[in-house]
Amino acid sequence: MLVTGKEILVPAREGKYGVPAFNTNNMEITQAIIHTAEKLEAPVMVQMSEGAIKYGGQDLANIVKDMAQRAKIPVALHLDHGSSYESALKAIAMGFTSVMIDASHHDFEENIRETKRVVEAAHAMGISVEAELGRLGGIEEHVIVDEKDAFLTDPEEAVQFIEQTGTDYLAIAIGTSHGAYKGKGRPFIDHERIEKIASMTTIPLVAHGSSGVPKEITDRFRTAGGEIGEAAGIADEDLTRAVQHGIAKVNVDTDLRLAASVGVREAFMSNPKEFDPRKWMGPARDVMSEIVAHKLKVLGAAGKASMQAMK
Ligand SMILES: O=C(CO)COP(=O)(O)O
Ligand SMILES: O=C[C@H](O)COP(=O)(O)O
Ligand SMILES: [Zn+2]
Ligand SMILES: [Zn+2]
Repeated sequence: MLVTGKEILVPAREGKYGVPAFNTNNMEITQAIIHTAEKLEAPVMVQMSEGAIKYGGQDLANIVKDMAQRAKIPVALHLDHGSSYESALKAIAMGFTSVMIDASHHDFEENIRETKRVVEAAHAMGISVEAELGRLGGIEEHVIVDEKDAFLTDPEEAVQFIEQTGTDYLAIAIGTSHGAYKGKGRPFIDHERIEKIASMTTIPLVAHGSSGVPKEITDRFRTAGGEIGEAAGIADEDLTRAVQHGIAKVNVDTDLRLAASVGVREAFMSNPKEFDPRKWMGPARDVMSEIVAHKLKVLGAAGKASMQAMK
């Protein structure tokens, strides 16, 4: 069933488990996410970036919505890193049930103003909102943050921000970063910061940049002819600990990108004569499904769908 983000994330924060939010860009990615979550009886979030909207538009949004409506688990369709009020409203008009307004690159007051506008409009239509406070290292689609300029979320500011904006969940900067090369020269996750922020707030907290970049996948990528440098991601233990302390939404894109590329590369390597798209998109979907299953188990979302549906 298609539900709002709040319906999925509030029980997750209360129940101390995490729900992964996977980025999608096509049918096979969406199937890997939703069908695997169904198999494991887990709630799940499917998110589209503004880039995904540019790429797949209403066609892709409809694929997600239709698959979600027919699924026996709660699924939310979420806008990832919405860059403006207009972008958030456009996503709502397209049928999204959850939107992110990422005004974290503005100063504190401007972030509050922009977030509040989106919250008021979205809530009037029954749609949930994610906002972001603090800055992640690495590359975001709309802003390149130098590692030294990245700053972690201040707990007191988080409390003020939540009170003043009414956001439903909040992305906090806790040491993770987007992409396949995470956490150079410092510990990945500031667990004490998560605990502090969680102890002062009640809404679900969101971790961006949470791909694991598993060695097994990067090894397979290289063996199949891919080139990748010293890639690193967030350890499973860090995620398990983070969700016990208040992180309820865990964003994952890079792992599915790597998995899809491994599936395609291996398929072409083992059969260079192949040109039936199903013979290389299918394997990509299979490798992505393994990643989705792993994350659902690590975060404790597996088996939680029925409890959510009863609420
Ligand atoms: O945060 C993300 C999307 O918003 C994705 O993070 P990764 O690059 O770690 O997959
Ligand atoms: O955080 C960003 C996501 O990984 C989406 O990336 P994208 O803008 O290339 O679709
Ligand atoms: Zn951001
Ligand atoms: Zn992100």
